[in-house]
Parts: sequence; C-alpha cells; structure tokens
Amino acid sequence: MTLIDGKAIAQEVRNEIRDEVAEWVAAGNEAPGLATVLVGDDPASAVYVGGKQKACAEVGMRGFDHRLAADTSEAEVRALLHQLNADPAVSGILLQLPPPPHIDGPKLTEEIAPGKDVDGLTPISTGLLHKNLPGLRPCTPLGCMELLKRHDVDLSGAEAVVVGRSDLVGKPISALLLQANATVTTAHSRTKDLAEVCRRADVLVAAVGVAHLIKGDWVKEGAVVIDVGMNRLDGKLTGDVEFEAAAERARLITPVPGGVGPMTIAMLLRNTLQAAKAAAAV
Ligand SMILES: NC(=O)C1=CN([C@@H]2O[C@H](COP(=O)(O)OP(=O)(O)OC[C@H]3O[C@@H](n4cnc5c(N)ncnc54)[C@H](OP(=O)(O)O)[C@@H]3O)[C@@H](O)[C@H]2O)C=CC1
Ligand SMILES: Nc1nc(=O)c2c([nH]1)NC[C@@H]1CN(c3ccc(C(=O)N[C@@H](CCC(=O)O)C(=O)O)cc3)C=[N+]21
Repeated sequence: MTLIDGKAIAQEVRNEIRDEVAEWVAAGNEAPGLATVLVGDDPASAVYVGGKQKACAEVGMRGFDHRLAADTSEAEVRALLHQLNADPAVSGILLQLPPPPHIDGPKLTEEIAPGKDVDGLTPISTGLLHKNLPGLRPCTPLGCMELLKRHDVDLSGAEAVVVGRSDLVGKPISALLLQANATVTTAHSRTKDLAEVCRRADVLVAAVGVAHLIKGDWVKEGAVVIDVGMNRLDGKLTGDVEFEAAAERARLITPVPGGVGPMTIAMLLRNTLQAAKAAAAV
C-alpha cells in the first residue's frame, strides 16, 4: 500500500503556481487577486478562509478577506459580491459555505460573475463542466483528479464509485471521472447495498461526511481510495473511510488529514491564476 501524500503534492502544485505567478507579474501583469467572503463566525470556516488567504499570499497573489457579521442580510452579501464582480483587482471570488441559516448560500453563489467563479459552483460553471467546455471547475474534485494524475492512476475503463452526490463534491467528481473515461457509479443515501457497490470499485471516492462509513472490507483488493470526508470524532479530524482496515487492501489511499484537504486550497490558487489570465485575454 502506498499513502497518497496530499500535503506534499499540494506543496508541489503551490510551488508551480508561485513560479507561474512570478512569471505573469514579471511580464507586466497585475498579480491575481482572490476575494474570500465569510459570513458569520463558524470557527471551522474561519480556519479554512484563513488558510486560503495565507496560501494566496505565499504564491504572490493579492488577498481580499471580507468577513461579515452573522446577522448580515442577504442583500448586503449580494451587494458585496456585485462590488467584487466589478473590481478589476479581484480575479476570483469565493463565498465560503455554509453561511448562517438565514442566507441561501447556493442561491447567492449565482451572483458571482462566472469568470471569477474560482470555486466552480455557479450554474454556468456547472454547465461548462458537464459539457466538457473550458471553464472553472470545483476545487475539491480537481484536487482529487490531480492526486490520481500524479500517481499515474489509469482511469480509462476503470470502475469508479463515488459515494456522495453534492453539488460541491460528489457530482462534480463523478463528472470529471466520467470525462477521464472511467465507468462511474454515483452512490448516495438511497443506494441499496452500498457495501456491494463499493466492492466493485477500482477507484473509490468517499464524499459523505459520516466518519468511517466506508468499511475496510468494502474496499476491493488493489483499489485506489480517495477520502474527501472531514469529520470531527473525539476531537480529532477523520475521514469517511475506516482507514487502517482499508489501507490493508488498497493499493493507494489518501489519509485525513493530509490527503484531499490541502489539494483543495492548491486548486483554488490554480483556478485564481486561470481566472486572472482569462480576464486579461478578453
Ligand atoms: N477535503 C475537502 O477539501 C473538502 C471536504 N469536504 C467534506 O466532504 C464531505 C462531504 O461534503 P459535502 O458533499 O459537502 O456533503 P453533503 O452533506 O452536501 O453531501 C453528502 C452526500 O453523502 C450522501 N450520504 C449521506 N449519508 C449517506 C449514507 N449513509 N450512505 C450513503 N451516502 C450518504 C448524501 O446523500 P443524499 O444526496 O441522498 O442526501 C449526499 O449526497 C464532508 O465530510 C465535508 O466536510 C467538503 C468539501 C471540501
Ligand atoms: N465555498 C466553499 N468552498 C470550499 O472549498 C469549501 C467550502 N465552501 N466550505 C467547506 C469546505 C471544506 N473545505 C476544506 C478545505 C481545506 C481543508 C484542509 O486543508 N484540510 C487539512 C487539515 C485541516 C485541519 O487540520 O483542520 C487536511 O485535510 O489535511 C479542509 C476542508 C473547503 N470547503
């Protein structure tokens, strides 16, 4: 079994992006800028946003860190998003999900200009993804694909099973795997006999949010296991896969933490650079 070191691969990607940003700026362009919008004071979200801003600075991008009080109205957030859409210093905009309950996160996301949609979550980006047209793809799915790519996992004709069908993770991962010519099954809470479905997988992706839902003996011998889950269990961060038992059967497996998580931020930076370059090209 080989551990997929997401932390190390994310660092490689970040170094590549830092060089590319330096080259872009040396050619006379403005540094790409990432605006993050955080509504409320959820501590986990604050940590994520902080991490994203720090990563931005490290690769030479500008960061615009907008933090709004938990009782901010939907109209105020919408107005901020419009202001950021119009600001040429802002290449990419990220609305951290989930916002407080009185705000409809997915609906507000629609206000982000498609060219600045570095989370790849607007309906336009989703349409481009599913038609395999150029556009900004969701970061976590991109991060999973990058891990597979850097480990030379052959997806063509492979049986891929994705557990989870959210707009943020499960659905776009399934779409990217399909484009890479895998035979994709998307499982969810109504799936009958999830164990049997998982046992078919050459590539098993868990994106559920239930600690250790995926048992070790659901993993096919020699399979590649990507664990997207981020769960707090007894104060510790853990994935959706029963890691120890799964690692005995898997050929490649991601740990939590240190797997997919760091890749999400690396891909956000890549998307921000892509958005900046696309904006300059028009
Ligand atoms: N590493 C990273 O960078 C990121 C990690 N995450 C983590 O990934 C996980 C998933 O996130 P997200 O997609 O946003 O979560 P959602 O809650 O939006 O979606 C969860 C999905 O899992 C399915 N599901 C729930 N329970 C079961 C079950 N018992 N059996 C089978 N399927 C089930 C749901 O099915 P149904 O549709 O039928 O309800 C749904 O499709 C979370 O732990 C989250 O924290 C998320 C984003 C980034
Ligand atoms: N609009 C939006 N876009 C997102 O991309 C988004 C979001 N909302 N809401 C929440 C989820 C979650 N998410 C993570 C990012 C990085 C790590 C990460 O770096 N994790 C580290 C460790 C973190 C720790 O130790 O707490 C790791 O897995 O090694 C985790 C989770 C992005 N999300």
